[in-house]
Amino acid sequence: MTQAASPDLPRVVVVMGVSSTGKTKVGTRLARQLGWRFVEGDELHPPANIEKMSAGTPLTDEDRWPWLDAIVEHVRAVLEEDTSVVVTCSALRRSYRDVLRGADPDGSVFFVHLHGTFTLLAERMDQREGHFMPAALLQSQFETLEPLEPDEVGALVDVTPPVHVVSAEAEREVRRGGQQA
Ligand SMILES: Nc1ncnc2c1ncn2[C@@H]1O[C@H](COP(=O)(O)OP(=O)(O)OP(=O)(O)O)[C@@H](O)[C@H]1O
Ligand SMILES: O=C(O)[C@H](O)[C@@H](O)[C@H](O)[C@H](O)CO
Repeated sequence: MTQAASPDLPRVVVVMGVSSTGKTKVGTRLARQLGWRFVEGDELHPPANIEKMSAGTPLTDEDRWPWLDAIVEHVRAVLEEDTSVVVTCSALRRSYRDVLRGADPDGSVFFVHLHGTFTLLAERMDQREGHFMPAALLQSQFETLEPLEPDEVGALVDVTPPVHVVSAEAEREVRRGGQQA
């Protein structure tokens, strides 16, 4: 059951971070906690992007623009149903987040940046089964990552603890309004 948008909260939360930080796990849980709709950003990749990543080649900006546009379009359609949205997207660069901020016409987009060490995430990637993303791409994900800048509304959340602790922390940050620096 999804709830109507609340005037005190953002309408869109983007759960971002490099591969294997738990965007899907934490995002689904966070959406449930808030009673919002969940959108899996990976499902909106053009098939060519999935093929490329599966073959071990990092995506380029040109690969990512149509994907980001598809996410924006999808989220906007969901918002029209008068519900708020938690969406997953690596959102590695500032310029990608500038596109994603367009998902809410009122500009109310909050970023939860999940972060963990390379060693921890490589271990989680190795243990994960049935996912298209090879562990070899983790290095390029870290190289591409541009953390949230002070003027971006959002919060950094450590993914070392168990998922339920991470999602509780994410919810606290969303309700608190994040850094809003
Ligand atoms: N806080 C956590 N503690 C322990 N394991 C976790 C945690 N978060 C995620 N995992 C595990 O790490 C793996 C990656 O999680 P998940 O698929 O949610 O990440 P993701 O960021 O969505 O990945 P990708 O971007 O590659 O799709 C999964 O096997 C998941 O069970
Ligand atoms: O921006 C990117 O390089 C990619 O989109 C990846 O981050 C994947 O979407 C995802 O995280 C798969 O594991």
